[in-house]
Amino acid sequence: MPALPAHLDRDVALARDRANPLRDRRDLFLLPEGTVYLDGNSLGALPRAVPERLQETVTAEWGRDLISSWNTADWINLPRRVGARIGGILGVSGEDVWVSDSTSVSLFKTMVAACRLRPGRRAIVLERATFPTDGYIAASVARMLDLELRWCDSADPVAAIDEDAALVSLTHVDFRTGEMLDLPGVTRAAHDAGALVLWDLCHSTGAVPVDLVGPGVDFAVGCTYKYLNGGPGSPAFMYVAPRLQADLDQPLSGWMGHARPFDMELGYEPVAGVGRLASGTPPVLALSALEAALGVFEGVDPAELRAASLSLTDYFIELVDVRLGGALEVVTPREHARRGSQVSLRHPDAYGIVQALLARRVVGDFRTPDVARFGFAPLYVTHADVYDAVDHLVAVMAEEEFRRPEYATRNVVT
Ligand SMILES: Cc1ncc(COP(=O)(O)O)c(C=O)c1O
Ligand SMILES: Nc1c(O)cccc1C(=O)C[C@H](N)C(=O)O
Repeated sequence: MPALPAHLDRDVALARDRANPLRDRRDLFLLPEGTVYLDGNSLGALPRAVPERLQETVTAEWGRDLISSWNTADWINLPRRVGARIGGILGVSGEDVWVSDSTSVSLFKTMVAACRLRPGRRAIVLERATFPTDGYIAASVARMLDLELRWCDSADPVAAIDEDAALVSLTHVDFRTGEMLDLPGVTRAAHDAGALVLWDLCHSTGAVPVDLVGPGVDFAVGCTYKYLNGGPGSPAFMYVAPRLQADLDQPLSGWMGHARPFDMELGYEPVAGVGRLASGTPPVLALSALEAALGVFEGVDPAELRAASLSLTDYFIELVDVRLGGALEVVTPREHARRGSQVSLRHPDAYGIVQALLARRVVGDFRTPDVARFGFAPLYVTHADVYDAVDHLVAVMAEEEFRRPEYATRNVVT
């Protein structure tokens, strides 16, 4: 095997980790010793502060103080409080963010609200390669509001936008390939045609800083269990530009979005601001865990976060190129401006490769039909992790470990 170029050495990786201004953040997480975790783009790691906070919420707030905690622990304002913290990470006012439901439900609420702001227009534009739930929800919204679902190509979404488009709903970073779309450019084109935009930021927030205010983004939704580390099933966030909030008419107008929920009035009068996106009782345990988890972002400079992410993905791509010589195709764009915080490798035996890596305690994931996906959460993944992951990948390929018979049957969740 040819010698590894000196700049790709493990010692150089360690030196880069020591020079990373965010190096101390990894200690804020509870990561299992000896595991290289490259799946934070599916489920973020556990922040140290979460178990203690959950213990407190369950035993003291729920167990001891019981129903008083809606007031004494301010449970009622958790969706707003957590929204304000996420607003800080997104670079928007905390008043414009609400956190209450799953990503899918949040997409439904914002898609319907957006289309109702553009009456008379006939189409929802979204890309063919979208995460399935975005497509399923948009199809239901289209049926409900009697609109057309117009599929576009992520290589040129603008081509599908015209004066008939009510809403352009796109994913900023593609879950399969890690490709990042031109958010300001597409937003401008949509606005020029009089349409509104909704960006799904699931694979961006917490790893890829996004400017929502400059381009005037109308709506954004993103999950909190990936790079925001809120835990399995933690609720998603919804962002609505302030200029649209007063006219916002969302479809699940429950009592928690009422101006005076405890007056128990017959008629619905939405509260001012994003609070009207609320429907029912907020998921208090999940929101408490998420609130504690977000502490790891306190004081993080978005530019440093992006630099750390790009340095990790650059290093991974270069090692794969040099050490695996094209055995796996790098499908993620190499240009920084078109790359999120994951790298996807294509191979016909991608499922077996991911399983064989898992057996070596390198955690990535598989996306059908042939993608092995690796996420680089910049607050806890190191260059040394990257070096070790590729070292294991080289061994898996050399020994053809992916051919083991037990990998012929896929797990339910991949
Ligand atoms: C782009 C994108 N949208 C939506 C979702 C999921 O939605 P939900 O949180 O409702 O499962 C995911 C991942 O699960 C995703 O990657
Ligand atoms: N939300 C997930 C789940 O409930 C189980 C397993 C995986 C997920 C994911 O988040 C998948 C992820 N959005 C993806 O990009 O594929």
